[in-house]
Amino acid sequence: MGGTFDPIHHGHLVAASEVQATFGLDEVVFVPTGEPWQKEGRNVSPAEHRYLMTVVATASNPRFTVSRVDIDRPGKTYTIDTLKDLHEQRPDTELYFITGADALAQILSWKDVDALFGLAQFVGVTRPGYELSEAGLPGDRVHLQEVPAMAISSTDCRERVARHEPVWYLVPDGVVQYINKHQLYAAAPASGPSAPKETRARD
Ligand SMILES: Nc1ncnc2c1ncn2[C@@H]1O[C@H](COP(=O)(O)OP(=O)(O)OP(=O)(O)O)[C@@H](O)[C@H]1O
Ligand SMILES: O=C(O)c1ccc[n+]([C@@H]2O[C@H](COP(=O)([O-])O)[C@@H](O)[C@H]2O)c1
Repeated sequence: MGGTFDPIHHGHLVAASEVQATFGLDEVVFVPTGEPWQKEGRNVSPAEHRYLMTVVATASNPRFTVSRVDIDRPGKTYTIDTLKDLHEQRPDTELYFITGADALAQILSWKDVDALFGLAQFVGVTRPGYELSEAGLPGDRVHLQEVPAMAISSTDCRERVARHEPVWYLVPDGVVQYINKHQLYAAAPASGPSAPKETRARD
């Protein structure tokens, strides 16, 4: 499962767990992006923080691992490279790439999209607010799966932290502690009026 994981949250973890169980996967490899080119212009946290939060979040599940292939490869992150690297490391393994409905809807804009489906099967999972569809995609290589609805996004988690609101239970406890320890997201602008919450409360 690839993602920017800024931060990793329970929506990611539930999706991975459900797909692992349904397809009987030996392992789910979480692959934090290096430079997510379709998120250019956004303030993405340093890869090392995103990698470490992913390690913390997945540590207790024996079937979950984290790969550095995307963060160690210089330049923009393309899934075609991710899959080639994972295939090289595990030549006899059948790969399944897990995406949410929003990412699946964008897949035709990804680099070398036609070659992607030869390297892995894709599992698109439901996500609140997005329609899950395999329209225009090769039906024999794309699977759709309903997972428990988790209306959580990394964007909302970052904005909550910036507003000094809790992210407990949206992200694993260790990730809350990691965010606090490293003061992540604290300087991000709050959504809406630019005044911080304390100021707004006095307005
Ligand atoms: N709540 C969720 N339910 C199902 N899939 C999800 C959920 N959140 C993210 N995903 C999927 O996980 C993958 C990685 O997502 P990503 O790290 O970009 O998180 P995000 O919450 O979408 O982040 P952001 O809000 O910063 O865009 C994508 O395929 C995305 O569709
Ligand atoms: O290959 C591409 O061109 C491409 C374009 C956008 C996203 N992706 C991958 O899709 C996954 C989810 O990306 P994101 O940006 O939603 O976190 C992650 O593994 C990205 O590397 C891949």
